[in-house]
Amino acid sequence: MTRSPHRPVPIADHAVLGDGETAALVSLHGSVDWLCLPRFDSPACFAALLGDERNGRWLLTVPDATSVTRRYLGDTFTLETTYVSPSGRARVTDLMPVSDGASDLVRRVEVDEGSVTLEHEWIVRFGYGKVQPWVVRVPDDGPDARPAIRAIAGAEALLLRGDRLPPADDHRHRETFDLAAGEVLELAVTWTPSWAPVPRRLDVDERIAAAREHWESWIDTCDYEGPYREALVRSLLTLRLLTSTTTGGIVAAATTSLPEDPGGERNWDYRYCWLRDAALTLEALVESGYHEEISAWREWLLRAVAGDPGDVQIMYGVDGSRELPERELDHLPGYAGSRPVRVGNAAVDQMQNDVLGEVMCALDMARDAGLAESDASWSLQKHLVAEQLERWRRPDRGLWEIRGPEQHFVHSKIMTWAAVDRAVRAVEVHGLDGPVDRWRAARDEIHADVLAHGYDDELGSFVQHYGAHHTDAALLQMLQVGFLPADDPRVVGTVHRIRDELEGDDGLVRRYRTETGVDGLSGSEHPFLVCSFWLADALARIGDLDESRRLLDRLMGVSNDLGLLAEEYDGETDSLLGNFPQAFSHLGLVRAVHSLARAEAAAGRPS
Ligand SMILES: OC[C@H]1O[C@H](O[C@H]2O[C@H](CO)[C@@H](O)[C@H](O)[C@H]2O)[C@H](O)[C@@H](O)[C@@H]1O
Repeated sequence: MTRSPHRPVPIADHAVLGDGETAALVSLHGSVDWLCLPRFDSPACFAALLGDERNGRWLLTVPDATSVTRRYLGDTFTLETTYVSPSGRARVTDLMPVSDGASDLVRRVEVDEGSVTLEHEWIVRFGYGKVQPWVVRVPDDGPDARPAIRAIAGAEALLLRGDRLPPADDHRHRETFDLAAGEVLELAVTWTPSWAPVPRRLDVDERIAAAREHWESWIDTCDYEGPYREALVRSLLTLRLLTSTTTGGIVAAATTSLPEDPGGERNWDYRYCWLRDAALTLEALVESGYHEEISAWREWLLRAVAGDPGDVQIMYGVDGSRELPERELDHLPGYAGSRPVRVGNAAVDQMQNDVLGEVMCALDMARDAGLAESDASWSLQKHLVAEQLERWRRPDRGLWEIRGPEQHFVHSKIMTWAAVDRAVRAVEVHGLDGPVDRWRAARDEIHADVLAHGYDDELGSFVQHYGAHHTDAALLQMLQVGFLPADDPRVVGTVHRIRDELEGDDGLVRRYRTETGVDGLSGSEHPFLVCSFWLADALARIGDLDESRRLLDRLMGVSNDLGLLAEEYDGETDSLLGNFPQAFSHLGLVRAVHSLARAEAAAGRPS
């Protein structure tokens, strides 16, 4: 099926809902355009985001609205959208109830003034928008025995219940009708395996109250008081939303194939657990007062990487599964025509030598926060360090997962240094056992190697890879891991060089210069938000507090009206790009806010 790309809804116009196992994207005009059930990495049953309504969506809107505003109710993911039309005003409340083993999405319309015209359309297409299900009216349970609509295909079924159900119309269900002040319409969909019995009905009020209790009691643990608190809280909530309650796995984002370069090929599937992204997420959580999360993730990690340390992957499925073969979905035209649409991720087989550094730093932070090592967890870390010492001299694909030839990435070597440094620290500070003399010697050797081959005197900066004459924003992480003191001229020079080389007119930072061809991909990309947050973090650490604050102020203006961030931002069109919402961007925000607050407090500046 070849289709010309339609004008897509801006990525930033979407809100996210979540139940602790998966997430839905709802557009400003009330269309559920993306929903994978029952897990983040399951196939989507509404995939209009990467195509159009023919790929499935659930629309509930006021078509003649003259104004649409929305907010989350308090610190939750319960979305309230208010529509004002010439004839009245209505509120739509959307939420995914906290998972109790089932997967539901609930919508309620309340008319506050006059009457409104509502458009309701339910188009289910299983298998990422491809499979048209068999749709039938079935008798529901309960005393009033109202009917429900059941869409069924292969292994999956979706049930729509409600006060009023739309009639079938050309392989969709839709109707337009009026609702008057005081009237309420409640709708719910529930996913089940197709062989399972018809699921229980939901009490919508109870579910809204339970969601509020769930999210607000979780955010109560946040102990940060200071500048940018509201943005930090929404970022923490988003990181929690991207974490599976059942498995402890943390996904990099809720979507696949939202483009970094609209119309281009840089479209990837992020609905998996990268050890790197997850470890950095945990650091952000621990820094904000969350300690239990790291214990659940450590258990996930132990299960996922169990086996031969040589077989450790850089990413896994939500449940720790290893097979994530990358394939292209030819039936989807892609967001704004950005093809291919990919599911699975070939980066799973790459060697990326930075990953253990991120994992060891997060586990080190957890130990400092009081999480005791079990025999299994420390023994695993020792084996992983031993494996890393076998491979650190080899070139790799680096944290940006390049698809061009492997390189000796300086960031990967620095993170290897950090991995060994944290192992030494575990012995010296926490009294754990290990070959500490060997580790100390290896740590010194890696440090010397990086200084000898990774620093360019002429540039006054560390470089992207051995032999390169350009830099890379990933190097900013050297301040977070303490590779050199923050006031070392080589560090300060690198921060300034990255700013000069990678900052655009929009004041935000790219990962690296794509024109070097290092990534082996065509096209270009836009500022990468985590890199911009890393620069704000680094500026705070080297004492440029005003510049750090200016950059953070700028970055706060980039999030959407609900405080959500995608992976990248295009200043020319003022649009968020890439997968959404993305953990990397949100964890970058949390860490940068903490860094600046710490630096300002140390400098005796009032917040
Ligand atoms: O840019 C090419 C690569 O882009 C993706 O990787 C990026 O996202 C990952 C998840 O957030 C992150 O860990 C990585 O550092 C980023 O570069 C994509 O997943 C890769 O397959 C692709 O090669």
